[in-house]
Amino acid sequence: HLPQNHDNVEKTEDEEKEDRAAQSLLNKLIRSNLVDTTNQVEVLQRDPTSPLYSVKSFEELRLKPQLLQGVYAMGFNRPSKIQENALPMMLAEPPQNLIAQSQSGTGKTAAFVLAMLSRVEPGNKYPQCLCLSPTYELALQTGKVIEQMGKFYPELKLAYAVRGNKLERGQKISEQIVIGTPGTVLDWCSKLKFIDPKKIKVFVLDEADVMIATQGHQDQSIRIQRMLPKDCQMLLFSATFEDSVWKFAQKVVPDPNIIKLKREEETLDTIKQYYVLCNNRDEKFQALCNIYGAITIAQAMIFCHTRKTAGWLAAELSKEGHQVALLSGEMMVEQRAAVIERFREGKEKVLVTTNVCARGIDVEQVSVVINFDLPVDKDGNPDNETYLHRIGRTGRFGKRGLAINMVDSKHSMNILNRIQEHFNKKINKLDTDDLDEIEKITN
Ligand SMILES: Nc1ncnc2c1ncn2[C@@H]1O[C@H](COP(=O)(O)OP(=O)(O)OP(=O)(O)O)[C@@H](O)[C@H]1O
Repeated sequence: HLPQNHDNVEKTEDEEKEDRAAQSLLNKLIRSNLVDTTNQVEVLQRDPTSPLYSVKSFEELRLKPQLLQGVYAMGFNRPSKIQENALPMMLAEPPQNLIAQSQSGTGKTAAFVLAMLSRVEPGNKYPQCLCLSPTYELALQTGKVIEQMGKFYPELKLAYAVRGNKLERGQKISEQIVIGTPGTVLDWCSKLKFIDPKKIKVFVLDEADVMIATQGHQDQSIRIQRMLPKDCQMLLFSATFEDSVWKFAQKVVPDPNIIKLKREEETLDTIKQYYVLCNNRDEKFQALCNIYGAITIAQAMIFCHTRKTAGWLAAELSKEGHQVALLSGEMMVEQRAAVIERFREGKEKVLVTTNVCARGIDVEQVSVVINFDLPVDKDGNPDNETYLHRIGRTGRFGKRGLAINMVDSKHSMNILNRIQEHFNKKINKLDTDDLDEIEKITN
């Protein structure tokens, strides 16, 4: 039979890059609280002989009262893991530079917003803090945090340096904080002279890993940085730290302190893994129905290789009376966030999604994950990382989970075998025609 992946055409590099920004935005939109971690923060101080400060409360930071009020109004009780170390460093006198890396949801944005707000002098009507974001949408998200945290500073204003935000020539910006994308910020600082870069006290480069994925952003960011005064505080944040990010970070942030927080390791130890042998898509669907008929599944996520399969499966499951949510690539990020939110709230019991759409998304794991198609990379090799991220659990929240893989050809059996070998974990065969056997898997 024909592989059903004709709508999974290879993505252009630009699309891949847009994806990264979209994934990052999606994670922000669906995140309502901190990611918990048991890992230790690694700190590398510029001056290893200076004492290392860490705070357990926001009071210890001696913030301006309006700012402390802003922090509490956001519902923060104490600094997050990364904030414990990052905040005293960022608020120290004289200002110190910082490069910080930790996964999405660990409190980076809140940390640098706090740093900007504590250095800004709202009485001075010119830009003093400059923050670069990879896209307009991401800039808006950061802007919202600034507005929330700074809400007890009535005179504090925010300007967005993004495409389409046209000012009159010769105008000067009076807003104290500017947040924007590199191209527009560069224009505003140089050609158009809306901003005097020499007056910037804090420079933030957010989402460095997403940033450098876009052509031109790296150069533009460096050119902006070169215009800033020597004593300007430079801060760079990234969710990941591959070599390219690190090289870029060192160009943008001289003499940095460095803070890293490792991602919580995921494991397959508490997961029961099965595979079901089928001959085609219809048999996979039948197997799925049999499983649903035999055991009670509170909520499941089902992953398909293509949009077409995902759409088809969602429709078939609906016909069977399931409440199904569909997450698909053509949806806008905001729509996707809304779908995930509804699923989280339990309004739908099954979430069908494509591999691509779900990649990199930190959805709190549900107890049953079904790989209707196994995850493969664009060369057709097993995508072990995705497999692990999808069904793995972090030790801390080690609830037991169930993963069922649908296998429908020699090729996919081969992929499955390679996944087993990679993790050195056996995936048991499940006969879905045998209801007793299915029932046993929940014991
Ligand atoms: N100290 C804190 N206490 C409680 N909640 C916090 C604290 N710091 C941040 N948060 C909340 O946790 C969530 C994640 O924080 P934040 O956005 O700063 O993380 P991040 O590392 O920048 O992740 P992302 O890049 O996805 O935005 C947000 O909803 C934020 O309001």
